[in-house]
Amino acid sequence: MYLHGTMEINASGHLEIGGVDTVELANVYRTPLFVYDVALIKERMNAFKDAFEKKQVAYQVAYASKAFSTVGMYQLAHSAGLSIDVVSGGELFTALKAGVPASTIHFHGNNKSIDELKMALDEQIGCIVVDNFYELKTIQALAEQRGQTVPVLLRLTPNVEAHTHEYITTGQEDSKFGFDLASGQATKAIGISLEDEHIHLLGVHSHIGSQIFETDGFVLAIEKVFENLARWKQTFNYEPAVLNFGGGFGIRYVDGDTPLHPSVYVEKIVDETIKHTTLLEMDMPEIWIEPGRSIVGDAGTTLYTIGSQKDIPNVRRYLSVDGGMGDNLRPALYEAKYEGMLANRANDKPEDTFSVAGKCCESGDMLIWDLPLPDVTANDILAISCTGAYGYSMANNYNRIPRPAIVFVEDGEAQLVVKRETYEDLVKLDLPYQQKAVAPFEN
Ligand SMILES: Cc1ncc(COP(=O)(O)O)c(C=O)c1O
Ligand SMILES: N[C@@H](CCCC[NH3+])C(=O)O
Repeated sequence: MYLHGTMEINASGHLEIGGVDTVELANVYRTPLFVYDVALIKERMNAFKDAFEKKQVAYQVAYASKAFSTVGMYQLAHSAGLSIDVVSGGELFTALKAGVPASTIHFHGNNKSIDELKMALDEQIGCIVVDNFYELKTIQALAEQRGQTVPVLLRLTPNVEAHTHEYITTGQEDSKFGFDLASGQATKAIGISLEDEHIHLLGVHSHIGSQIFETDGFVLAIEKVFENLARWKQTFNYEPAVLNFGGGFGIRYVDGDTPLHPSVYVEKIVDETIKHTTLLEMDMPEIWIEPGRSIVGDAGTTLYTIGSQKDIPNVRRYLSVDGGMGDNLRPALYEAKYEGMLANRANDKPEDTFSVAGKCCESGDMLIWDLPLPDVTANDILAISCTGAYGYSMANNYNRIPRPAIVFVEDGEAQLVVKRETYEDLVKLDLPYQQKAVAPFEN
């Protein structure tokens, strides 16, 4: 496993993160356990911000909280000066609960409910990223009823194919997200928004996909956005105050993944924006981005306890852990690849290749297919790295397995930020079935 962030192997031969022995963490908090390297999260947040500061442009870095949404994480992002991107009433509620001011929150989503929109308007949210005509109409009606002006960005579909898994591309024309540029939907939405006194059209938004390792897709998307901005300047005399180019910056999960430093994406996005605004003689807008995975992805490590093993001679050696697709759906959903190591015998040399299975009743519940490890025994602690994004946030209770606890580690100290779910938690919403009295059958 690639050691990164504050990871080290300590004198006891144990994996250490944030100066804390992960074997001790497993003993104290039990497994499965998510461990977050807070220093690495801070480093990433600062890297995005510093890159903008260096370019001396107005900006917002909004943490895309779908990647990992808990009260503690919202507090961490907010205290670092990031805005927050939410995609549901639940994420919005959690951010507010964490003390994040609504004015720094951006609300995304392709099917926001009326209740979610009302909640956002009640809270005077920083901006709503409007996804479609139905939503635009609903916001217009709500804003008029309340005599409120709503700050919005319109989400555009730039028709750019990002080089990533097809389930996590979002910028192509045939997508459920956003107003399509090619067919003129976006132009129509701009016109409607500009005419409505209750809509404050801050600007436009585009997001091309996730886990992207190059800048070409962003360059293309920016080009498309500006082709249209040129027309909207002519037709509507409109210039945006804000351009949001989304998130999607890739991280290293396994060998062969080649992420760029945050500054490379930011510099390219800023340079391209400056180039186009200069050409069009437009005022430089504020640039917003929305990184999720690149802030928390490789800062998260999951600790599991190894249980049963099954050797099929000349075929495969399975080992099973006490978690699986309940706490990490990504291998089953995207064939995502991960690396791992024995946290309690970190210096032992690999002796064989193992396939790491989860404990769900599902053949596809495999976390890693080919992992070189020393000869493992029951109760060894397996660490799987880079599980910080879309792990806990997509966790589920399949097979009624409780979701893990989460600790933040930093400077030699561990802090529990999410408690482990209990069996009682699993049944707390269940209600008993009321058996109806059935009349006896008569001939
Ligand atoms: C609109 C939007 N913004 C931001 C993100 C965050 O993406 P990532 O976690 O890849 O940075 C996503 C997810 O793809 C998204 O859909
Ligand atoms: N959940 C996805 C990414 C979706 C990004 C949000 N639009 C993943 O784990 O990679």
